[in-house]
Amino acid sequence: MTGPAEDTKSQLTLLSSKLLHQHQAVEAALNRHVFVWKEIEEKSQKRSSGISKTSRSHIVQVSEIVGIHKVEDEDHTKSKWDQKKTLQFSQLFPNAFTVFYVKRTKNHRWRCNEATFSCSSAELCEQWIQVTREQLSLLTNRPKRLLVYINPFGGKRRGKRIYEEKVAPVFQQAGISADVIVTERANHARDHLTTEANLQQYDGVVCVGGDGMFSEILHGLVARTQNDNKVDQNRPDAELKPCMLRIGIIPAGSTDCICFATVGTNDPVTSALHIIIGDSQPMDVCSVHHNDVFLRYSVSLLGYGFYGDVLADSEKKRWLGPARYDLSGVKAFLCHNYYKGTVSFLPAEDNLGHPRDKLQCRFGCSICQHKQSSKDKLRETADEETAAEVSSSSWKVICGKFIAINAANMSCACPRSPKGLSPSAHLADGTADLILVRKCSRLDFFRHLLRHTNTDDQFDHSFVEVHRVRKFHFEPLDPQPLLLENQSELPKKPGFCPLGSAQTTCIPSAAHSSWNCDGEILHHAAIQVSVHRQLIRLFARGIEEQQQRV
Ligand SMILES: Nc1ncnc2c1ncn2[C@@H]1O[C@H](COP(=O)(O)OP(=O)(O)OP(=O)(O)O)[C@@H](O)[C@H]1O
Ligand SMILES: CCCCCCCCCCCCC/C=C/[C@@H](O)[C@H](CO)NC(=O)CCCCC
Ligand SMILES: [Ca+2]
Repeated sequence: MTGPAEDTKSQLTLLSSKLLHQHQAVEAALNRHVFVWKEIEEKSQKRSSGISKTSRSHIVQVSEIVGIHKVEDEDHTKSKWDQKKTLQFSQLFPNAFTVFYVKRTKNHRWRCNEATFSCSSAELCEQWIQVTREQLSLLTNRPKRLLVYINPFGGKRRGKRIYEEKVAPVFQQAGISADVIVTERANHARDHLTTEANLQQYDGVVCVGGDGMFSEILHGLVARTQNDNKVDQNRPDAELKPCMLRIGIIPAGSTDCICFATVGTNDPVTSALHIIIGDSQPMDVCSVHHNDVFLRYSVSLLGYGFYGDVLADSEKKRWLGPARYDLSGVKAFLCHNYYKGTVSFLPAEDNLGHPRDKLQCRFGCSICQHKQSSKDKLRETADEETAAEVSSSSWKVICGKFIAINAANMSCACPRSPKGLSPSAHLADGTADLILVRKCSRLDFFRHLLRHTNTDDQFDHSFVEVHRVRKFHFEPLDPQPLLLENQSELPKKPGFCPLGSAQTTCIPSAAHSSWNCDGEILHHAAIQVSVHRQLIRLFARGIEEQQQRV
């Protein structure tokens, strides 16, 4: 908290002068927090009209200034027409500077706005630029040097163009330097991060691609951090070390669920601006083990049954691009498979809310800021047998026939489902929402799915239950044939496993589905999952409640 002396200091005007903006005289001022300009009403004007107009003032938070440049130095990535205009302007007004800043537009989208001011002298112009840059340099959360990985084949294969045309120019305006690697194969980025990259020279890692590409960065960074700290990822009870570098996501994939659920939109320029201003959003990560073998990490969806089947089928249709999920979704829906198994879970404490409480995770979320007590920590580290001794609420066990078992570590909002799989799930509370969809009729399942696209409550069905959990285990009813150790990437299964399917089009295989782990297939049905609170941080801030307009 800042005291009164500090408050006064931060409000001290650093610079104030009469400038010209859009052929209108303005009074501009800068303090540590804001840059303000106000139109000056000329006395003669006031007298002649007889009415006193309210003069408009504009406020820009210093933390949302992207950069400030002398007009003639402005970037050369502008169109020929804009460059010509800039030249003409700088000939007319030689002592002018432009401030680039964040402007909020519709649906959580941000744009880089600009305002040009001309000064009475070259010295004054230099002073404005220098003092503003000094203030920006005090914002230590801003990245200066980034490592960027581009997947040229993600989504609609536009990753490279999106970066070059929409992101690189704004990074340049902000004075950010970036080392860019265009990936040449799957897992290129993951392997480079795990073993090769010299991470000390960077302030963050950026991925240009979809959820799969993000997953590569996540695995590379988390593995690197655990290796450096001698933490064994294979131990399901290991206390993982948080990653120091933040991750930025420039969306260029098919679902872009992680970007959408942490920023509120999947728009490359918005993401670039969140990176530039150095936003920071902590995020939970689920570790997935099969016995004592580490399989994968997940930040969005771990889905068995319906979403596992959709993914397994969609992988064969990659050439279709984002539309593959729609086709495979319809197919999985028609197959209407269910799977037998046992789910056991450690419920989260009551003070962390409930998946149906309608308290959505938003910018500055109080639930995510809640500190875990030592009792809660003890309870979390206890295993199934000893848990009962340390807490009244302990592991719960549910056996049944399930159409879908979904663990949502965050809302999983995406353009297909703007409120997501679990609208009230939190990004950084150390829990996941475990959704169990029991065997039901096709019509009922359709009603449930449909509710993901409208405002109705998708949990308000007798065949659906939802729990907020810290850990869970799944065991399929029929034991799976023994798999070799570390076989997280086995050859693809031939098709769905229609235990209860009436469709002859579904290819019969075993009684198991596979897990959809953030869009990657896991071939072990029996898994153990733990949520690791705030293991990573993104260049994001969560979804803003109200659109503030400048
Ligand atoms: N150069 C490359 N060649 C082939 N595959 C790659 C390459 N670089 C990355 N990949 C892989 O491509 C997969 C899909 O990429 P990405 O996530 O960017 O797009 P997507 O699948 O269309 O989007 P989403 O994951 O949002 O559905 C990732 O799992 C990643 O490992
Ligand atoms: C009658 C209309 C019914 C419409 C129902 C729509 C329900 C949509 C819920 C979407 C949930 C997305 C969860 C995100 C999962 C990502 O980690 C993963 C990787 O990108 N995407 C998929 O597996 C892709 C999964 C795509 C599922 C369709
Ligand atoms: Ca969570």
